[in-house]
Amino acid sequence: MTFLAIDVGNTRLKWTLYERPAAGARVLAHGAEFLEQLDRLAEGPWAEFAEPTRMLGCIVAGQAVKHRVHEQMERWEVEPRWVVASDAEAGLTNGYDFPARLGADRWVAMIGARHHMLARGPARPILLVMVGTAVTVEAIDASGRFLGGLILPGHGIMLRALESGTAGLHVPTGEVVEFPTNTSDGLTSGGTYAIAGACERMFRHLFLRSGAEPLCLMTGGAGWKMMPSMMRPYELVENLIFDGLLVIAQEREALHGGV
Ligand SMILES: Nc1ncnc2c1ncn2[C@@H]1O[C@H](COP(=O)(O)OP(=O)(O)O)[C@@H](O)[C@H]1O
Ligand SMILES: CC(C)(COP(=O)(O)O)[C@@H](O)C(=O)NCCC(=O)O
Ligand SMILES: [K+]
Repeated sequence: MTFLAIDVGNTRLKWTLYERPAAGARVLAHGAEFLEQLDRLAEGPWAEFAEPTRMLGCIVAGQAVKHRVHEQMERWEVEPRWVVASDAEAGLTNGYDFPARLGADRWVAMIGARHHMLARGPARPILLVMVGTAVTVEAIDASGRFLGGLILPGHGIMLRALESGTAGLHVPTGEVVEFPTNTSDGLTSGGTYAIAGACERMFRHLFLRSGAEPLCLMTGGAGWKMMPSMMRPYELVENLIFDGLLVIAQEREALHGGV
């Protein structure tokens, strides 16, 4: 029983085909496409394997993109299924004012993060930083309750906002340095330290609230760029969204024989 997991963000569609819908399942194939190029999936990489038995995904990219993804799956019988954040699922409870309005990618990544932690040791609070098009900084307590999270612009959006709102900030990408002495380095360092500073702030909020030292995890396509500039040790876990989708699929399969 193969399982296709899909994560559609605001920049790229990422997909992984697993041998079965269960945590730790073997990867059979995987890939990523920028949203502009997703229309070549069906005749490209997805033509190279047999129809998956199950599919589950998360999408935050909007209806038009979702429709295009469905078009790529049309030649298959398998029903496209998309996670919606709820009050509780797979060991996580949702503290959002309106739980379904929480980004599905954030919800799924938090489920992946909690299972990642519990597979390695006792329950602790988790600070989860996800660096994609936007950056989110999530706080989860030791019982698995999502307390709340920050939303910040990612590197690309910060740079484009500064470029379009000023006359003098059209420069190439710079380096992250402590004391920038040119415009490029000033912009690159400013964006990076804005994100690192917000993470540190949330770390303190969570530590104070929970009384225990949070485990710091980082994920998302641009996570590797942030790692060297963080103010404390973080573990970079590339596949938290896919780990979360596997956990959800496994639970749903056990509960009602489908995702
Ligand atoms: N090889 C890469 N291709 C594209 N974007 C990359 C790559 N490596 C890092 N990035 C960065 O990662 C971000 C996209 O990350 P991703 O997790 O795919 O975002 P989203 O989930 O919002 O689509 C881009 O803003 C880009 O700066
Ligand atoms: C915060 C996000 C834009 C992040 O998107 P991404 O960077 O992964 O493309 C997305 O999770 C979203 O649209 N969330 C809905 C609003 C919310 O979570 O409150
Ligand atoms: K994402």
